Amino acid sequence: MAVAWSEKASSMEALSMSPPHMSSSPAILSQDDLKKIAAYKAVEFVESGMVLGLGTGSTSKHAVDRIGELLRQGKLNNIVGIPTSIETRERAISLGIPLSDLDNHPTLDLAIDGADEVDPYLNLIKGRGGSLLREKMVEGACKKFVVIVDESKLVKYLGGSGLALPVEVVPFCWKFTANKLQNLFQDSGCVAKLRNDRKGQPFVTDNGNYIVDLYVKKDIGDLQVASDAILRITGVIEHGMFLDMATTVIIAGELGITIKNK
Ligand SMILES: O=C(CO)[C@H](O)[C@H](O)COP(=O)(O)O
Repeated sequence: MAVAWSEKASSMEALSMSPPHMSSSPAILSQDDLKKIAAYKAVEFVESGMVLGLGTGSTSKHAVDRIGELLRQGKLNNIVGIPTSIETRERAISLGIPLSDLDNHPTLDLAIDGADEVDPYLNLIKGRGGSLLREKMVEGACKKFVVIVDESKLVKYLGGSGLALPVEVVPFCWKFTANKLQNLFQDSGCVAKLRNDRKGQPFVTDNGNYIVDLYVKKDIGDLQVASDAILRITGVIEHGMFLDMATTVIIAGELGITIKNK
């Protein structure tokens, strides 16, 4: 379903501006504007009393901020947030969003999160922010999982953007695990690289693990087969393919919002 700019008050609220076609000069929307528009649209699905999965990344940050704002304004009540990272937990606390965890709330009503890639079947790659394990645990426990992206995240096949498929691995002998991963996808020209932080040190996840990024030159074939094969490697904790998990994807683009439902 495509939604034109003019019909969507929430999009305008996200940007505090007129729709592009109504202004005298054409508005140029930044990628962050589009992320914000998608996030605000997703928050329209939130109802008082819900247990909510709070995603991680620059797109879901807008959704978390919006939820905080609506709580402050009294337009939402009795929300319980389940954060998918330490960063999101800290932001939610600063916004006054009441928090809990999966131990206390094993079933969530709704989760909202960004993605790095979305394929035509609504399969995702997530985790370039490094939070894939907690994201998969939380988003796998929700009744509805709404993914928010700008249109640059759409790909023909997972891995198709030229960016990586992240895999969380135990630090112990990570090279051994990285080699096994690279060999698994050698037919797709896979190169496995340890992710480093800004200081050039291994990036450490919230769970104390490393991330091996897999770069492929072509499609890795059957995604479920690939997923099972990755998870069978001892030393692998989880990967960033989110297969058949998204129930809705909200895509913000220059021409408006598109909503795809499973
Ligand atoms: O999976 C994620 C973090 O682990 C993010 O949702 C994903 O990387 C998208 O990030 P952004 O919204 O900043 O583009």
